[in-house]
Amino acid sequence: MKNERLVVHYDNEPIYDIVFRESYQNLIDELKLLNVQNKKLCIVTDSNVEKLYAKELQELLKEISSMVSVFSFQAGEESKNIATVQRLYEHLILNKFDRKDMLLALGGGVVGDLTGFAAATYLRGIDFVQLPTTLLSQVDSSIGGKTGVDFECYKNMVGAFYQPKLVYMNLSTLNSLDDKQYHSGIAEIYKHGLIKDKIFFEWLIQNMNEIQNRNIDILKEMICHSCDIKRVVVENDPKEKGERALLNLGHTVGHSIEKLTNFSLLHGECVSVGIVSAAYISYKKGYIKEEEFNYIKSNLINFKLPISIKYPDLNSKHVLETTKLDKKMESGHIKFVLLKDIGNAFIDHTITDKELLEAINYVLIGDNNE
Ligand SMILES: NC(=O)c1ccc[n+]([C@@H]2O[C@H](COP(=O)([O-])OP(=O)(O)OC[C@H]3O[C@@H](n4cnc5c(N)ncnc54)[C@H](O)[C@@H]3O)[C@@H](O)[C@H]2O)c1
Ligand SMILES: O=C(O)C(=O)C[C@@H](O)[C@H](O)[C@H](O)COP(=O)(O)O
Ligand SMILES: [Zn+2]
Repeated sequence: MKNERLVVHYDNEPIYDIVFRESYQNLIDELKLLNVQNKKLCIVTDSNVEKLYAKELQELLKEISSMVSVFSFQAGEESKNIATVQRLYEHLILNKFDRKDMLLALGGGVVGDLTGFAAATYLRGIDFVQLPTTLLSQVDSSIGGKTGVDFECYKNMVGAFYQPKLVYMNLSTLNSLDDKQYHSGIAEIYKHGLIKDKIFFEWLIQNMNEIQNRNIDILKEMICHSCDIKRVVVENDPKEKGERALLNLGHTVGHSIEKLTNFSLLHGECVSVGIVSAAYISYKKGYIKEEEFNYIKSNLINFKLPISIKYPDLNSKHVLETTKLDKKMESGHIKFVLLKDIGNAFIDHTITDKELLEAINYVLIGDNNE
């Protein structure tokens, strides 16, 4: 691995480190650098990750704090809501957490987004660190400070930009991750290549077998490179005033599908279908060639990701309407990410309902459409 660490800067100031390791051995030293000794620490995690890693972490943290508690909630996107945040606030109040104390988000993107939001809002802000344990959270959600929860299944409707003090990933946690979750993470990596880095995109395809077999050296290279693509984008535009919206490739349609299927598909799977809809419009509008469109689709399939969806009662008009209730609207126009080329995305404000409907129809299988 070329780097064991990346540093995220805002306004040329280093804000937090992203550390890549294969155990939690160095975590205590990293936390000491943040002066957490004798602060109260709360490990926030979900029911699956708690069983796997919370005990080990809690034992380790006793070296620097005598007050380490665990707050755990039912695993799954269904828990990413304000009710779970409220229970976390209650836990913090009962355990007398003050503004100098710290939360540690141990888990996937659900844990990270929710913990970050609680940290941003509890006592108007306490420190938190990200300890991502899924591929998706390691390459994407732990970086950049987008925190939040869903509201009545509308994705990430309530949230804050709030930066962690540290992102520490123990890559060995991926050993317990199942293939479906692993492939979901690949979708965001694929997205990073598509929007910013054609060479990396080709590298992913060339190394597909090693990636599928989770060859550790390839995995490290892939994770580190993907984090670096996201790092550059969020440094340039921390609060999504411009370029950062490129990270939303595939999310316009993706988020609607996620909501309308009641979270029965994984986030990365919905992003994959959403990428196909965006690539379809890019092709139809003459930006990418048909061969490129097919290449994008066939490699999603090779990475075991869906390129279309069949779901009872899901129709394209409904997906379109839901899309307009997401956060992608600007003065009545949908902000849509398209591809000029593989590795070169741009933000378009001119997509018509007709074009979007056609793209949604393209990815919906079945006879639910009028
Ligand atoms: N903030 C951002 O920038 C950003 C970026 C991308 C996605 N997201 C959000 O992230 C969420 C998706 O994250 P996710 O894919 O990590 O889902 P997740 O957090 O639900 O984790 C997926 C599943 O894997 C389990 N798990 C976690 N780590 C494990 C491990 N090491 N071994 C075995 N099982 C493990 C979890 O318990 C869960 O059941 C969505 O809510 C999405 O909106 C946020
Ligand atoms: O970090 C970002 O910016 C992203 O858009 C990354 C996405 O992969 C992620 O799913 C994000 O949560 C979507 O943000 P939203 O603002 O569209 O909800
Ligand atoms: Zn995403």
